[in-house]
Amino acid sequence: MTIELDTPASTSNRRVRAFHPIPSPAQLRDELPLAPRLAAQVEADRRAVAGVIAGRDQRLLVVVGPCSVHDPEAALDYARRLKPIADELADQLLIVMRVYFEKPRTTVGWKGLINDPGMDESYDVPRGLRTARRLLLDILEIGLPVGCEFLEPTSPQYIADTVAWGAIGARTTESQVHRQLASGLSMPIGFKNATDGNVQVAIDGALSAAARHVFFGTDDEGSAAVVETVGNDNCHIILRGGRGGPNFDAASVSGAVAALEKSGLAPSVMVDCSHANSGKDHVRQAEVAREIAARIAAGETDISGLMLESFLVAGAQQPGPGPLVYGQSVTDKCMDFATTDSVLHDLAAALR
Ligand SMILES: O=C[C@H](O)[C@H](O)COP(=O)(O)O
Ligand SMILES: C=C(OP(=O)(O)O)C(=O)O
Repeated sequence: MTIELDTPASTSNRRVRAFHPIPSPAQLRDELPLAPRLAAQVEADRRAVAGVIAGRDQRLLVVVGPCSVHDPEAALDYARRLKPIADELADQLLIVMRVYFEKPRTTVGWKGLINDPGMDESYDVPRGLRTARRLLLDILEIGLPVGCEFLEPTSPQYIADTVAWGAIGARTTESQVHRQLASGLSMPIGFKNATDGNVQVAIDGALSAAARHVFFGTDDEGSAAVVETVGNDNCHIILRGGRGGPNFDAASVSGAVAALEKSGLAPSVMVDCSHANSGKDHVRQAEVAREIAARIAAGETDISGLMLESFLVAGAQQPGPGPLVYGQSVTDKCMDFATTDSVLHDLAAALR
């Protein structure tokens, strides 16, 4: 039951309008269980991702998919098209589908399908959580590993059992809350460099996440709890460019590798071809990916992963409840599927 607050005599909650109940993580997982067969698949995919990050597996990890999911049908359609390519190129590329439900905003804006699944400011979070979890299970059934950004400290408990790879974004990479969260997450985690281009904060994030932490959180039943973690030693950094410009050039990548080695971390660098590395221009994004393919073909070995923002239709449109173009991003501009297919083939050829 929603608790509406109207307690002018109290000094607390003066700026809180209401508390809306949501199911507990355990309730949602019971309602939409992860079958043992799919759990084994998730574990195997996590091990494979960890192998690339640790350098035991020479393939390129490629996290590819929409900037954000707003229409589960279109996301499933995308997954069905991506799966045969992932199988075909599996000797060179470890393809993880980007399935992002939580969007960090520079100021304000649509915060993703979990927060507002109707894109109409109705904020039906229980529906958002159910829709997200259902979609993740459906994508696992297709046979693809999934990758998510974790933005809220509580939301991962509802979906993380299905996730093979996770990200902490540029706006939260320096946040202790997110580093603590990563220290307890069960999958490898990539930390983005900050929006100003600072890479050290991502390295610090990976170092912090590798340690044991004790912090405030919630348990599986949704009750407040002190959480104690063991630390996550499968973390890496993601170069996404910054306000000063791109940072996917060979000098920036080798500088990041050297800084990781100095910190005692695996020299594992993923390059995000989107965001400040392409000026959020989807046409440029494909060029960035192809430039990196050419460098790999020429013998550069410092890059262990790539991130691509891609959907069925090129570009982006405004989010909202109204009629939308099917398969087009409602956040950052994405490459279309044909371009994605061709970029993935170029990357695999470069690895060969
Ligand atoms: O990846 C998505 C966006 O770049 C990120 O959420 C920030 O978006 P905004 O600057 O439009 O708020
Ligand atoms: C928000 C994202 O990126 P960044 O944190 O690099 O801005 C993203 O990858 O969706």
